[in-house]
Amino acid sequence: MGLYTQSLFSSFRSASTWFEVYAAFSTFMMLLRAAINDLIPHQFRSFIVSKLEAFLSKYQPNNHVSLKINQFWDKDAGDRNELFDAVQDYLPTRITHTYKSLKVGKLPFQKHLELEVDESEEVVDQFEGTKFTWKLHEDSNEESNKQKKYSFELTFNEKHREGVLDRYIPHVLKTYEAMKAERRIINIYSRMDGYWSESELSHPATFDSLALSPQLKKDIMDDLDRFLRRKQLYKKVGKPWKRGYLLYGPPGTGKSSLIAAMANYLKFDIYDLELTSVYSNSDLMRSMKEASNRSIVVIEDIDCNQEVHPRSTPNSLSDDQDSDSVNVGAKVQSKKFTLSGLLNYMDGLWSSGGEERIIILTTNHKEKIDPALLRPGRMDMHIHLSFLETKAFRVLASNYLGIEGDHPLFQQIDDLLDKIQVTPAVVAEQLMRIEDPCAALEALVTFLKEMDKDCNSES
Ligand SMILES: Nc1ncnc2c1ncn2[C@@H]1O[C@H](COP(=O)(O)OP(=O)(O)OP(=O)(O)O)[C@@H](O)[C@H]1O
Repeated sequence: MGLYTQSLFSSFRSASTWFEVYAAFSTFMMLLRAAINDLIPHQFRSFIVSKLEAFLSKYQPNNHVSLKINQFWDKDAGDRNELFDAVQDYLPTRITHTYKSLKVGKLPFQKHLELEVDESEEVVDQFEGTKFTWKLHEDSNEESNKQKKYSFELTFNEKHREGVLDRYIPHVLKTYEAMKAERRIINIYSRMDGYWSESELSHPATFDSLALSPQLKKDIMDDLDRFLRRKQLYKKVGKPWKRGYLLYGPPGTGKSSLIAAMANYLKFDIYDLELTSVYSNSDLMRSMKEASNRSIVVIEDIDCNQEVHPRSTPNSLSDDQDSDSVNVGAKVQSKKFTLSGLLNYMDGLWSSGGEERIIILTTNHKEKIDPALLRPGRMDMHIHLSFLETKAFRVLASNYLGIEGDHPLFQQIDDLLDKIQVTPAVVAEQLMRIEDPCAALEALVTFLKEMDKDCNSES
């Protein structure tokens, strides 16, 4: 009995000793962790962990597989591998602050810094919780005078084999396409001597910078979005995938600015077609056919062309009257372009080859245009751009003077805008004159009051 009690007592004692040892060890570990956290910087700790991981991975079974993405698909034919280009653009977006070596530059036509993965750098990407490691290699080239060729090596755990081709690579390609669309340069083409001549669209207008009623802006943007989404519907109902907009209103109300905003929003090129430069229906057809998909064909001031006047007006030509003559400089040229030619184009008879086309006609005088041109289906949306309204004025105040929110002079300006008709162009011009926001608004009030007085004295 005595022996039993003694052994029980000693086993209790040994349990409590173990407990004490455990408690002491835990406390020591906590103190050590706190000391490490305090004394060793985070980056140094990550470095040690990564080195340790790399060291241990050598002794783990090698279950990693890799894909090689060459710059050129076929070494000799020289076909460029688009996937290589996609990876090259995609990877810099995945570089974190842990990089050790990066290629950085600023190209003349770009606003931002250009980053490129360097050969010595390994980029680790995470997608759907999986780790993908990328490395750039220079492929050995026996003939040293030939251009250098590169490849990317993608390494991942073999259990993700399927996901790589089904989801990860498509994700890289999709991101690349979106980046390309984002930085796409928009061109404007004008017709010269029977050819389209190209230049970069530098008009900075966007829907944000347009002084239009918020509802009108929303309606236009919704309509554009709907148009882009509906490829299948257009196909199903047998209509060419096109949309026509008529922009009408007094000069200086933002018709050209709206066209630029639409092009910048959709990333579509603009084809600016001067009807005076078109001499026949076949020339019109050729011009339109040469315009690329995803483009906006613009015919400005459509009312200035005799062909599109209502057929009841004395000077107009009927659409079956096929010829006329126009003065071009000193030369008189035979003109065979007709209204029916334009209508045929609008109806998509000639242009059914092109897709995602937008046609915009602008006019300062809607009433002067032949109704045939305005029929639904030809011009899907008629957009009236009018004199400046109070809500639209806020956009100009923000753009030109940096005034966000309210200002004590706004009420006075709103009252004046309700009474008089002034275009956004005229007000924008006034706001440009003075830098100080308060002084600029005061000058605008004086200007609008003058206009109001003139209107009253005239009436
Ligand atoms: N709605 C607007 N929003 C912002 N700025 C505008 C607007 N309307 C006009 N402007 C300003 O006035 C200038 C002239 O406008 P724009 O050329 O777009 O007018 P328009 O209606 O096309 O004129 P026109 O019929 O004479 O060609 C623009 O560069 C822009 O600075």
